[in-house]
This record gives sequence, C-alpha cells and structure tokens, in this order.
Amino acid sequence: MAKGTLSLVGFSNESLNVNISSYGDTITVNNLFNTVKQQISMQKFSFLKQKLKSGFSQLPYLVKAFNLVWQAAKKWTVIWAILLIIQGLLPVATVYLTRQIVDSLVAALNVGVSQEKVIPILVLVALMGGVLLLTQVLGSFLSWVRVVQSELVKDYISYLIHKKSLEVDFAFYESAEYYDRLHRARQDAFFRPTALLENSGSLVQNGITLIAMAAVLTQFGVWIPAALLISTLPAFVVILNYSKQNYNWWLKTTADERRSWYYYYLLTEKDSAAELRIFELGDYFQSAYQSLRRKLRAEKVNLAKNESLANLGAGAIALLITAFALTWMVWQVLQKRVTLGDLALFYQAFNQGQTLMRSLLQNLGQVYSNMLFLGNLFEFLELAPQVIDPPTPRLAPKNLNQEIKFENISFWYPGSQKTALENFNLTIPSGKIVAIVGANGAGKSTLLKLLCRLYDPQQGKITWDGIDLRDLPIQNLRRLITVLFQQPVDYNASVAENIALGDLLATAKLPEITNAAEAAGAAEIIDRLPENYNTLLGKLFAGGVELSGGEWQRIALARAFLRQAPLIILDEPTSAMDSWAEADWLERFCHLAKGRTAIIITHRFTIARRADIIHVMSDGEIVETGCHDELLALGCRYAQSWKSQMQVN
Ligand SMILES: Nc1ncnc2c1ncn2[C@@H]1O[C@H](COP(=O)(O)OP(=O)(O)OP(=O)(O)O)[C@@H](O)[C@H]1O
Repeated sequence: MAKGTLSLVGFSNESLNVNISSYGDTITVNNLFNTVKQQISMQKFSFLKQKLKSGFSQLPYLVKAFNLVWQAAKKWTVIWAILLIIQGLLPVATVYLTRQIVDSLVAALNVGVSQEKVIPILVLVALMGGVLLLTQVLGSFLSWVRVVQSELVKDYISYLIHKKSLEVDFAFYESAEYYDRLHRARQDAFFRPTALLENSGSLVQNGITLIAMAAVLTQFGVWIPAALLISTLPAFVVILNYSKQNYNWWLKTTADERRSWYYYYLLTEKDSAAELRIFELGDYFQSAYQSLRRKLRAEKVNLAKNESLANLGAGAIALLITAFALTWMVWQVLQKRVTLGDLALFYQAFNQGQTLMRSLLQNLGQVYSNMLFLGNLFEFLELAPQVIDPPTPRLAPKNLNQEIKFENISFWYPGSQKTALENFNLTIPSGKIVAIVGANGAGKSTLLKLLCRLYDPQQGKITWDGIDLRDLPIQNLRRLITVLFQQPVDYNASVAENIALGDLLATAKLPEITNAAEAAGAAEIIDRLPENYNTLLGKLFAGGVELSGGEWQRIALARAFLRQAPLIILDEPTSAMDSWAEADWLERFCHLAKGRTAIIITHRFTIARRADIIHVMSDGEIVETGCHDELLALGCRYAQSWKSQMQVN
C-alpha cells in the first residue's frame, strides 16, 4: 500500500481541509471544528460539573460541622448569630451618617454657620460616635463569645475523638492508615469547626453589609456594584485554587508529617532516651528529622510563594478597577452631577465594598478549605468497628462451669498473608491452671487476643460453656476475664490507683487493694515506698517514684488480681521477675487461682510444670498436651526444652 502524507491545506472556523497527497484528494472535514468545539465545551462542562460535584460533596460536612458546634455550645451559638447580624448592619449606618454629615456641613457652609444648622450636625456626629462605640463594644463581646464557643467545641471534639478511638477495632491500631487518619482528624480538628462557623458567620455578616453597600452604590450606576464584583473575582479564583492545593499537599504529606513526629518523639521521650545515649543515635535521628522537615518546609514555602504571587496579580487587577471607578466619580463631581457628600459616600462605600467583597470571597474560600479539612474528622468519626455486639445477645454467664473451646479456628491478622492459627482446636476445662508454652511466634498471644475479642477469627468459633463468644455482649464477656498483658501499662498514678484500675466497677477499698498486692507479691515493695499506697508512681509528674521493670510487673499483676473474674489470663507474668521472686509468686498464685480457671502463657518451664495441663504450641498448632510428667515421659519437644532450660539454670 502506498504511503500517504497528510498535510493541512487550510481551515476556517467551520471546516478543516486536509490533503492526503498520495491519493490526490483534498478531503474537507466539514464541521470538524464544530465537533472539536463541542467536545471541548463538553469537557469544560464535565470539568465544571466535576468541580461543582466535588464542592457539593463537601456540603454535608458543613451541616455536620454546624451540628457539631450546635451540640457543643447551643446558647453561645445563638448569641453569636445575633451579634453577627447586628454587626453586619452597623457599617451601613456609618456610611449613611457620613453622607448626612458631609452634606449638612456643605449646606451650612453655603448659607453661613448658625446654631440652628450646627445642632443637627452635632446630633449626627453624636450618632456616628454612638454607632462606632457600639461597633467596638459588640466587637469585643463577639471575640469573647468566640473564645467560649471555640473552647467548648474543642473539648467536645476531643470527647468525640476519644470515644471513637475507644470504639474502633483493636486491629485499627495496627494499621498505618488508621494513624494517618487519626493524625489528620486531630491535627486541625480542634479549630476547624469554629473556624468554619466563624467564616460562615463572617460570610453572612459581610454579605448583609455588602448587599446594603451595593444598594447604596447602585444610585451612581448599576455598573459600579458589577465592577466591585469583577474586581475581586481573580482573588476568589486564587483562594479556591490554593485552598485545594494546600489541602492536597497536606493529604500527600501526612505520612511524612507523622514520621517527623515520630523522630521528634524518639528525640524527646524517656522510652528512647537511654538507647539514644548509649548507641549515640541522637545525631542520626536529629538529621533524619531535619532532612524530612527541610523537604516539607521547601514544599510549603514554594506553595506559599506561588500563592503570594497569584494574590499580587489579583490585587493589581482590583486596584486598576478601583482607580477607574474613582476617576469616573471625580469626573462626576467636576461635572457637578453629584455632591461632595456623594463622593465621600461613594469612596467609603466602594472602598469598604471592595474590602468586604474580598473578605467575603476569602470567607467562601476558607469555608471551602475548612470543609475539606473537616472531611477528615468526619471520616474518622464514621469509622465502623467490625468486632461488635450481637444484635440479640445471649445472657452473659456469671462463671465458667464447664469449659472454653476453640473449635476449628483459623485466623490471620488483617493485612497479613500468613495464618497465625489454622484449624486450631483447644479445650480449657474450668477450674484448672492451663499453661501454654512454645517458641516465639507460635501463636500463644493470639489465643489471648481472640479470647478477649480484640479480634474475631475468620473461621471457627470459641465457646464459653457452649455459648459462642460472638453471641455475648462484648463488655460482659470482658468482665469475665482478667488479663496481665505481656507489656502492661505503667500508669503515672498512685499505687492504690494503679491497682484499683483493675476493676473500676467494684470501687475497690484499701483492704481489697492490699489483698491483691499481697497476692501479686507486691506488698513488700509498696511498704518500702515513701507514702506506701499513696506514693505517686512514674516520673512524668512531680514527686513521682520510679520502679524497676519487675516491680512494675507486680503492680500490674496486683491490678489483674483485683478483678474477681472467673478466668485469669497471664501472658509472661514473671518475665521481669528474678527466680526467687518467681517461686514465691507461683506459690501465691496457685493458692489464689483455686476454684478459678487460669491460662498462663510462658516460656519458663518452672512455671509451666505447676500447671494442671500443659499445651505445647508450634506454628499455630498444639503439638503436645499433658501434665509435666507426662510430657517428660513423652520425650519430645517439651522434654528437650525442659532439659536444655534446666542445664542452663
Ligand atoms: N498484629 C499482628 N499483625 C500481623 N501479624 C502478627 C501480629 N501479631 C502477631 N503476628 C504474627 O502472628 C504469629 C503469632 O504471633 P503471637 O504474638 O501470637 O506469638 P507468640 O507465640 O505469642 O510469640 P511470643 O512468644 O514471641 O510472644 C506470628 O507469626 C506473628 O508474626
């Protein structure tokens, strides 16, 4: 086939002529432009539609934000709205009074100054003074109202964020996405709703003043309010554009921002202070922080520079239009078509109108920007947990009478490819001490998390005396269990409070607290403290006393023991204890656990040997079961590990 060349030989608005030379024909593509134009306008239209759609999609947040502010500060919001309306009308009064004063002065000067003429002028001046004073007074009152309102809103938002943080699944805390969301939700959330309200308020207030000013200006020509509007449009486009750009930048940099916070935390907190010194990691993390900040700062500064330049351009256009309108008005005065009072009124009204228009558009831009940011807060507040109460819960048992059963459980952590437990079966008989031993990563702690319903298994079920755990109200189930976690929390509070936190429902008295401390082997440690049970623990607050790892562990054990739950789960309860303390503790524990069911997850065979039943776990499966002697006789994993631990000891 001959190769053809394609050349453009001419075009008009309506048609395009294309010559395909090898065929010697000139093909006129009639109405091609029309089609292209249509397509462009369609594209423009759909772009505009998209913009409007994305703008409108933020609108529900406006309603939600108002609702949030309303819930937080009803009375103050009403006062605020009334003040705004009054403040919106006051500038118009000022402009009118200015005209009256100038015109009365000109008239008085023309006919000669007399008492008759001066008194009304003085009244007008006094009125003007009154209006200005009222503006000041209302302004001050309004700023106070805003402070009250925003403090109430801040606290209400904290409440909502805390409530949601407690409500979401435990799994959320293990995803970076959750932290990004939380970071975004709380970073600006405290001031955005009030800012949104303030912007909307100013929008209304400025709107009222502007409409009144526009009405005043219309008497000099309809084109003047139109010129006002046009002069500020470029600024509006700049505001909208940069609000979106700033927001997108903020979204994009959340992970980097969080990482910089993390470095900041490592550099300033106690948890990392020792390692940073010993391994000389200070400079390393400081330079990591600085380089991240440099990158973020450069991007932010660049964005701000472009915004300033765009604002400068928009300001220049506004200035040109103002100059034109003023020149026209001066010309009108010279032509004696308007009075000097009119010129004063015009100047004031146009000037104020332009400032108002700019701030009105700025308000609109800020409303838009605040809505974008608030979207994150509302998205966060809408996170729905998966581990929830059943629609028709079963009556929660008071005790464990028969057994807990893991039946064909398969479980993998959200986002993980590897199954932590596969087709897993286990029975925990009531009233027994059951030890679970096994290598790191065998799945021991996972059992604990499933039992407390921090997660639900993907397959199979766990039953409590035959009742599926998912059929019980979560809170009731958790009240049946007391847990000592592998890394318990060291609360910076008094010893008594640290222990009492184990069961707030029981409002524990000192005798119960001391009993729990005795059982955990913590009583002697507490007796040595300066104020015994009233001693403040931790170094976060003045006067606090620091404990060793093992001492903290015993306080946490006491907290777990305080809760009179039928099931006790202990995850590595003696990992921070010396062997003497461990033997002593074990004695007490076996006594305390009598009549209750206990699951002890441990690497220490000295603990495991005291259990009624020992399960050996490996790779998410139970590989051996029996009491200590039976497992030794079996001569497999347990027996080998026992021997090697005994040799080491
Ligand atoms: N939050 C998590 N997300 C993804 N995988 C996890 C998570 N927690 C644990 N795993 C994985 O699940 C498996 C079982 O972990 P688990 O913590 O139950 O082990 P373990 O027997 O308690 O170990 P250790 O004795 O070290 O405490 C491991 O392979 C671990 O890597």
